[in-house]
Order: sequence, then C-alpha cells, then structure tokens
Amino acid sequence: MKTAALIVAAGRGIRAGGGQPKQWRALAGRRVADWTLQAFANHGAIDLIVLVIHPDDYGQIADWADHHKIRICHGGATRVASVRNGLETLTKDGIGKVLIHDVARPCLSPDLIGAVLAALDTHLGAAPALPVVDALWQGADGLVQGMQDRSGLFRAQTPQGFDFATLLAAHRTHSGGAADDVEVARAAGIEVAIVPGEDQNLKITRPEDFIRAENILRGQMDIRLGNGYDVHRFGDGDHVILCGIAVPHDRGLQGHSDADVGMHAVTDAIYGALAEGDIGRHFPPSDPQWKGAASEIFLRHAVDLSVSKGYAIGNVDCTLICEYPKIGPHAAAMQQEMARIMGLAPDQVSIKATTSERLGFTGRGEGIAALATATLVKP
Ligand SMILES: Nc1ccn([C@@H]2O[C@H](COP(=O)(O)OP(=O)(O)OP(=O)(O)O)[C@@H](O)[C@H]2O)c(=O)n1
Ligand SMILES: C[C@](O)(CO)[C@H](O)COP(=O)(O)O
Repeated sequence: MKTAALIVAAGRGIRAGGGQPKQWRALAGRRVADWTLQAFANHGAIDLIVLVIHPDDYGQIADWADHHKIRICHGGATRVASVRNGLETLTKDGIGKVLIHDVARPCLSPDLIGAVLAALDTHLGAAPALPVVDALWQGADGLVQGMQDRSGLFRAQTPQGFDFATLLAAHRTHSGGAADDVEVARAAGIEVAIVPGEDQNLKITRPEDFIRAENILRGQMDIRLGNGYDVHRFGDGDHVILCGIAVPHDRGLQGHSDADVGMHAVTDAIYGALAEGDIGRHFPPSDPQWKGAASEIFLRHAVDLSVSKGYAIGNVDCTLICEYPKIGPHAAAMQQEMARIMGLAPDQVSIKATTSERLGFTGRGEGIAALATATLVKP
C-alpha cells in the first residue's frame, strides 16, 4: 500500500495579514508552501502528495504542477471541507497511510514525518503534540481571573496520520466544524496516539511567526555545495544521450554506461556535496552489470542517498560544453527530465550549454564535457 501526504493550503491566512495568503509569502528565500512541499516531496516514505488549494490560487503552483509526486485539488470553505476534498481524490490510489498537514507548518523535520508514520504501524491514528509547560490562567478585562490545571494538556500539531480508509469513513460521517482531523477521528470513535511534537514545528498564524520560522529555517540549515565534472569521447553512432534526452547527432558518445555526460556530472556534484566520492565508487566500471546502464540509475541513487542522510536538493546547475550537437532546442526537455528523475520542480534544475570557441578537445569535436553544481540543504 502507498503512503500519501495531504497538505491543506486553501485558507486565506487572515490572522497573518500581509496582503496575500501566508502560504504564498516569502520565507527564508522561498515561499512558505515551497518549504512545506519540499519536506514531503523529499521524504522517501511519501509516495503521493495532494496539495489542496483555494480556486483563486492556481497561478501560485506552476512550479510544482508537473512534479511526479504532486496532485492538486481545490479546497472548501473550512479546513475539514478541504481535507475531505483531498481525501476523496485518493480513493483509487491504494493508499494505506495518510498524513494530513497544515501548509502553514513549514519547519517540520523529516524525523517527525517518520515518527508519525511509525506510530501508524500499531495505531489507526497518530498525531504530534507538545505538553503544555506554562501555567494556564483564565483571564478577562486584562486581569487574571483564575487558574487552569495544565496537567494532561497538549498543544496539537500536524502532520496528523491515519489509516486512510478509517479517516475517509470518519470524514464521510462527520457533520463539519472540527479544528483538526484528530477531532474528526475521535468523533468516529478512533483512538489517536500522541507522538512527541517539535518546538520548531510552529504554525505560522500571526505576523510575528514569520520571523521565528525564518530564524528556524536559516539557523538550522546545513547547506552543502558539490561540483561534478565529466568527459566522454565521441565514437560511432547516430545520437547522444544528454541529461536523459536522446539528441540526434552524426556521432555517439563512448562510455561504460550510456555515456550521459551531463547526468554523470550532476550525479557527481550530489555525491561531492555529501562527501561520498563519485559514480565510480558506487558503480565501479569494472562491474559488468553497469555496462550500457541508463544513467538514471546513478542519479536516482545519489538523490536517494541525500534523502537518507536528511538532505533536500536545493538546486542543480549543469553546463554542457560542446560545439555540436546544439543543446538549446533540447534544454527544456532535459530540464524536465532531470527534474522528474530527481523529484524536483523544474525551476530547481538548470541545464545550459556553451562552446569552447573551437579550442581544446571539445572545440575540435572530440568529445563532450559537462560541469555541474548542486546545493543540498538539511533543514
Ligand atoms: N478552508 C480552509 C481553511 C484552512 N485551510 C488550511 O488549514 C490550515 C489551518 O491553519 P490556519 O492557521 O487556520 O490557516 P488559515 O485558515 O489560512 O488562517 P486564518 O484562520 O488566519 O485565516 C492552513 O494550512 C490552511 O491553509 C484550508 O485548507 N482550507
Ligand atoms: C490542525 C491544527 O494545526 C492543530 O494545531 C490547528 O487546529 C489548525 O489551525 P487553527 O489555528 O486552529 O485554525
């Protein structure tokens, strides 16, 4: 069975102010929604993401619309209605576990996603929460009117996780008017386990929350930079494979694998950022099983290795160096294909080309070289 994440993003963010819904506002160099989506898109346990948005907001998600894991649907007038709409889009996907998350909680860690999913191995519902540690007062007219016992009280967070069929049935019989999915589930008699929440997993609700979230994302980021360089010589053939795209040419590229010089450079840049050597370390040329292999295998391995170490790929930039074939007409297809393989939005992937002014081996048409840079971010 697959695991889905349903991210509710159809609210208007009235309490946060700022002239537009908070999920589309800038935060630590990206938008709030980009951070939240990235956290789930990069998580190895998540197969499918449903992003629930307001019908007015379709123009906001162009960068994510072609992402292989992401599906978009529109929300309802309340959070519960938005979740219900999202759940109904998943009925034919073979979903076992589903996580419901507020788009306005962009600072969650991959570990929290893992902890909620792990709790679902033994419970039908599980959600993160933090115990209330401050004293609680009742107040009115600016005065303390009484004390409230804090024992046994928790501050609820998301992602809230459930067995998919159980939550869908609970929503279908619910009359509406619940703060979250734990309330919906409990109204249907479902027991929900408490998983330790995270201080950093705040919900951006008021204007001042942006500053705290920005500090968390910037302060905790471990940013890695890696570079990669590769060369393949021309030989016989009628096409070359560059960044996953077959480009007609009067020569082919020679190599142990499919000789995709661009994809190799990007793969090495990712390994470099992780201090994990290069393709040769992970896929030795001496090993006959990699003869003629599609380089997608190498790139996917590097991406999976990053994810397993807790890193998200921020962006990659690749420059192909050759006189011919001309790369320009194929660059957009290469960008899409590389983004698909890496599970990134196309605007995180740059593929460009240059000649070497007829100088050197690339200038003489003896082969193609490629340079690449990758940034990896651990939130
Ligand atoms: N009709 C709605 C209302 C809320 N939400 C989502 O549910 C979460 C709840 O967080 P909240 O802070 O209440 O968001 P808003 O409703 O946007 O904020 P406000 O109440 O300040 O307008 C948010 O991710 C919000 O986008 C939704 O998908 N559909
Ligand atoms: C689901 C939730 O994030 C749990 O804390 C919260 O209930 C939704 O936001 P709101 O501020 O209560 O509208």
